[in-house]
Amino acid sequence: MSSFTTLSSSGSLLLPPLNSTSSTRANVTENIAIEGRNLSFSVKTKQGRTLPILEDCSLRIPSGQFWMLLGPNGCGKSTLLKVLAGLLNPTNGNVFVKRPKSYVFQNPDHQVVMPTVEADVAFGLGKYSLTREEVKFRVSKALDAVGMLNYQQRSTQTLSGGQKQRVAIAGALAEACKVLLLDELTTFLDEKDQVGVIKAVRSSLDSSEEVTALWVTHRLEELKYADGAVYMEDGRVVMHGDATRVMDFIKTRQSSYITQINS
Ligand SMILES: Nc1ncnc2c1ncn2[C@@H]1O[C@H](COP(=O)(O)OP(=O)(O)OP(=O)(O)O)[C@@H](O)[C@H]1O
Repeated sequence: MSSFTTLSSSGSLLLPPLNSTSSTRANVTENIAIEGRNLSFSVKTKQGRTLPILEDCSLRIPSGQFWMLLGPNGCGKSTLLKVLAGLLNPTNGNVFVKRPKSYVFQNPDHQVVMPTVEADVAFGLGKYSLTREEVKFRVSKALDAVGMLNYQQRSTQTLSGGQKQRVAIAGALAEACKVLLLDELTTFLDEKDQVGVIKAVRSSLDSSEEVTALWVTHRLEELKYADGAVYMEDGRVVMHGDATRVMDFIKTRQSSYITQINS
């Protein structure tokens, strides 16, 4: 697995500069599913002040990998994900995300809207001219990937939170989305469901090299399921690359805070 981080003189981990010649750029983006370059995002307060939320965030995620976006509460994870999803326009910087892409909401009730599981997963396919058989095939395959094949006829109202999230992910897979942007899906789930949903994403990626997922979380223990990670603090990407290295980095950071507090 590739790692993109280098150590700066200040000790922080930075992205290497990207070559801007068009031929090299084409090679770089070939296997990159998600890329943000120098992204900033700010809002205007009621007093007319500019409030920066993201500052100069850069990240690159290779195709076919499962990455996590971590950081303390309020550091800007959801905002960065929404910028990558195209739901928010960056104030500065550039975004490249392979298409089709899908943003899966934190609260599955915002996304799972149809009466049955089968109808919900098929919902997004309405815009393509597919035969009934093709729709059935895609729905079954997507539900199988998230471990919900036996729930096709179930009423969505009777599903648990974790099952609804899997149905929402299946909807994106059925549309052959190349990129899944998943916003803190485990927030409303118990521990068993949390791991179930993570494993469902993992196995859906493993069954197709084409799908890339970026998963927002603040749970460090979820990193063991990831190929890579992006760590943010105060609206900035502090580090990104191999998941084990990011985990070690965060642990060192946390223990140095604890030492400071105790000294
Ligand atoms: N529209 C907005 N107006 C004002 N402040 C905002 C707006 N959107 C986000 N913020 C602020 O920007 C910061 C980052 O918010 P964001 O939701 O992206 O953080 P997060 O890392 O996802 O947080 P959490 O882990 O708590 O969900 C927070 O301080 C939030 O209050």
